[in-house]
Amino acid sequence: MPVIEVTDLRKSYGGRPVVDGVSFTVEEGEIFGILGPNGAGKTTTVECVEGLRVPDAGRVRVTGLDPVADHDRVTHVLGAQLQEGRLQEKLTVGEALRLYAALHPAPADWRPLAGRLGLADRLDTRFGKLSGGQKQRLFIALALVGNPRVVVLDELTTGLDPRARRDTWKLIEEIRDSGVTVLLVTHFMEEAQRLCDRVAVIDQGRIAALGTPADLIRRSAGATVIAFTPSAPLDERELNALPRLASISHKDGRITLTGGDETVNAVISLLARHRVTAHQLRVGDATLDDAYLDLTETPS
Ligand SMILES: Nc1ncnc2c1ncn2[C@@H]1O[C@H](COP(=O)(O)OP(=O)(O)OP(=O)(O)O)[C@@H](O)[C@H]1O
Repeated sequence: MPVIEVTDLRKSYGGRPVVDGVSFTVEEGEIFGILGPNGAGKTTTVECVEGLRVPDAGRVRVTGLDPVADHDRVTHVLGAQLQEGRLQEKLTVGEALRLYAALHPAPADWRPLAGRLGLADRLDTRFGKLSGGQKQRLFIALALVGNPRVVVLDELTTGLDPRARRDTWKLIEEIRDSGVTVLLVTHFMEEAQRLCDRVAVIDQGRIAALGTPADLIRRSAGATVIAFTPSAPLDERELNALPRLASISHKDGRITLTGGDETVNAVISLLARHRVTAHQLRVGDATLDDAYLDLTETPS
C-alpha cells in the first residue's frame, strides 16, 4: 500500500482553482519531490496531505487514513516540519524536543535523535540563538520525534549556505535509509535530482510531469546541452533549422542549445562548413533544471 495517496485533489480560493485535479502516490521508503513555480499549488497540496487544509474535492490518504477525519492519528504517522515562527525564541533545543516528544504516544528517544542531527551540544541553547542550519536540523528533529512513517519537508534548505544545504541533504538521505518516507517540496533542481527517487512537477495546480528525475530529463525535448562561443556570428535561420533542436538561447555572445545527438553532430558540421571556431565548447547531459524549464512554461 502506498504511504500517501492523492487522487484528483481540488482546492479553490475565491473561485480560483489553485489545485486542479492533482493525483500521485508516494511509496514506502521513497524520497518524493514536489517541484513547481511560485504559486503553483505545492504547499496547498502538501497541507491537504497534512490535514491542515480541507480539500474541496478528491481523496487523500496517509497510511490509509483520512488526514481531515483522522487528523489525530495522522499527526502520529506523519511528521511535518514546523515553520520558523511557530517556535518560541526562548525555548531551548532540549525543551523543544521534550515538549514535542510528549505530544506523541510512541516518541523516539530524543537525546540520540538530537545526536544524530548534530544537536547534542546544543541542548541548552535557546532557539533564537541557533544558526539557520541548526534551526533547520531542529525542525527535522521535531518532525521525527514522534517516530513517524512519513515526514514532510517544505523548502527545508531555502536560505542555507551551500555547505549547510549539502549537510541537510545527507540528513535527508539518512532519514530515508532509516525507513522513513520523505515528501520534499523544493525549488532547487540540484537538490531534487540528487535526492529524489521520483518527482512531481506541479504547474498551475496540475501535474505537468511525474517520474524519476532521469525519466523527466529523457522525456523533455532536449536531453543534451551544447554551449559555445562562436568566433564569428552564425546565421540564426541555420541554427533554428538544426535537427531535434529543443531550445536556443544567446547570452553575451555565447550560444546554448538543447537537443539530441543529431543536434550536436549538425552543429559541428555547421561550424566546420562556415569555418567558425567554437570557443569553450561544452556538450553535456541536460539536468533536471533544463527539463524543468522545458516542462513549466509559466514565468515564475
Ligand atoms: N488561504 C489562501 N487564500 C487565498 N489564496 C491562497 C491561500 N493560500 C494560498 N493561496 C494562493 O494559492 C496559490 C497557490 O499557493 P501555494 O502556496 O499552494 O503555492 P506554492 O506552489 O507552494 O508556491 P511557493 O513556491 O511560492 O510557496 C497562490 O496563488 C496563493 O496566493
